[in-house]
Amino acid sequence: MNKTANQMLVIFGASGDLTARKLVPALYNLYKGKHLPDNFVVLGLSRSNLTDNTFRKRVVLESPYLKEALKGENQDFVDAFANQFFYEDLGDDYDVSYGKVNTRISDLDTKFGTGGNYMFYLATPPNLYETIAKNVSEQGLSDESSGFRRLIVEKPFGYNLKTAKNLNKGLHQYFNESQIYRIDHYLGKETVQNLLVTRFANSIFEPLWNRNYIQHVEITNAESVGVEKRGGYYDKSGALRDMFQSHLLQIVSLVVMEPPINASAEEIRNEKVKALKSLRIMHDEKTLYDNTIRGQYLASVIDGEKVKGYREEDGVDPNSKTETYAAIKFFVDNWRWADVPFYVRTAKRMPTKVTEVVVHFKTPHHQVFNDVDINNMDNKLIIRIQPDEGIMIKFGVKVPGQGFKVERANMDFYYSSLVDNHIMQAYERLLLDAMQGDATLYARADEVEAAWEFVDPILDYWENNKGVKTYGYSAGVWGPKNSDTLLEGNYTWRNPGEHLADDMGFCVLS
Ligand SMILES: NC(=O)C1=CN([C@@H]2O[C@H](COP(=O)(O)OP(=O)(O)OC[C@H]3O[C@@H](n4cnc5c(N)ncnc54)[C@H](OP(=O)(O)O)[C@@H]3O)[C@@H](O)[C@H]2O)C=CC1
Ligand SMILES: O=C1O[C@H](COP(=O)(O)O)[C@@H](O)[C@H](O)[C@H]1O
Repeated sequence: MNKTANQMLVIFGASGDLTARKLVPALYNLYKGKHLPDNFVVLGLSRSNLTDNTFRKRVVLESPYLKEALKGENQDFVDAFANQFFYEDLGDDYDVSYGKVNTRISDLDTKFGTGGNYMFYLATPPNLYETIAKNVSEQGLSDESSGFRRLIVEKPFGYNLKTAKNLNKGLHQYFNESQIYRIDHYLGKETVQNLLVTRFANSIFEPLWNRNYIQHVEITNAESVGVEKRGGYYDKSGALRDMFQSHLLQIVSLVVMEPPINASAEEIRNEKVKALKSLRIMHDEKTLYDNTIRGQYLASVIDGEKVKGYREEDGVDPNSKTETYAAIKFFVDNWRWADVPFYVRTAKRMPTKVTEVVVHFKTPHHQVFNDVDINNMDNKLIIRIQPDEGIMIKFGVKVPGQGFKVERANMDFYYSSLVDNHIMQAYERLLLDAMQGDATLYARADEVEAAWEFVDPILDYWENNKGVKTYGYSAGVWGPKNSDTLLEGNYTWRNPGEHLADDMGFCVLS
């Protein structure tokens, strides 16, 4: 296990949802697992009028997100955790001199021995990222001569290629790239990391991992929830920005990349960038029309309960065309993947929550057995990212008895079957990595920009071309009726689980 140096975590936007819902529970798990260093403190900063004590109550002692975890715990143990939290009120604005902040950091550092090592976490709206970096740097707090200084940045990393480049350029004025950690929480998921191990720690998959044996690759990210309380944010974002540009293209890069020469952060990220740069960018309208589908969920009834349509959600424009479903077909222009279609979809209000990568292998080029349903018999490797993390191989076996009737069988591995199966939550893993200076699972500036290069033309086409349709789908079904038209031949999307509602049909929203 790597050693974690004594340090201070300074959170900007500490009164917000992310801090309470994700960061503090992740820190608590690290504390419980004895992963935090001996000398560790958290300094929360925001404009809200809080004190050390009210902040502790808010994010630890009375936090709804820790209620379950703290039940039955020894109070001294919980108090010792809570007492590591401190708070400083920034006043009315984030764009002020951080002299007071600097003094508080320095006092806490001296008192608790955090060794001059500081991690600044930006949990604010993204328009403040550069301002905060500037004000931190003006206090000399990005200077690493007396300890490490890291900046953790939350997505979204820009709104399109131009703004992403501006953001990177802006942050680079104050922090070096090696100090910046861009969080993509999908990279913190165990099975996403296992993609690398499956591919590069075994010799049975990699020889087949190319255009000679793979028919197509399908990636599904489905959520059963709608936009919940984030309608205002989501309506300006949509599924392509919210999920596809970040999490899904990260998964694509791990499927597509070449073997790195070693497992260091830079070598892995170099290969990921090459993979992202090899995605064929769609420029002309016909290609964009043929290869992209966007949809939006409609009101429905799921398990006897009425569910709002997207346009009825709080914070959403009643005439919104923002997509809650996005499906994209694309190709990867390199030696390994030439002509292999990739189908990637992400959506809210699907029948179930599931994320998986399905690698479809080609059917044998000569059929020896007559009794085989070719359309349903391709070998598949299914990498289940969530839930029930694991891997499954589907292959043909002989049905016992006379003749050679072939049926499909499964060979599978589930993480839950491991004896020591504590799977760290994504934020837990990523925070620990950043504390230890390991940026392997963080997105580098050029990765983010390469992903936007691919996504930008699709966004532009969807947003600026009046002819582009947004297809409706009833909340609780697997997307618009025509989503299968994207797939070549007789293939259809693999829809794991049951439909929870009837598909009320195909419609085009105006
Ligand atoms: N919540 C989540 O699960 C996820 C969040 N993110 C990203 O993390 C960041 C923080 O998200 P989240 O905690 O959900 O957001 P919240 O709106 O809940 O919190 C944002 C924090 O920033 C401060 N803030 C400063 N200026 C503003 C402003 N103009 N409007 C609103 N808040 C402001 C607020 O504190 P105060 O007013 O006291 O200064 C607040 O504590 C965002 O960039 C978001 O995109 C990314 C992935 C998941
Ligand atoms: O980043 C985001 O991810 C969540 C889905 O994350 P998961 O770990 O629950 O799969 C998504 O709901 C949200 O819209 C998006 O911003």
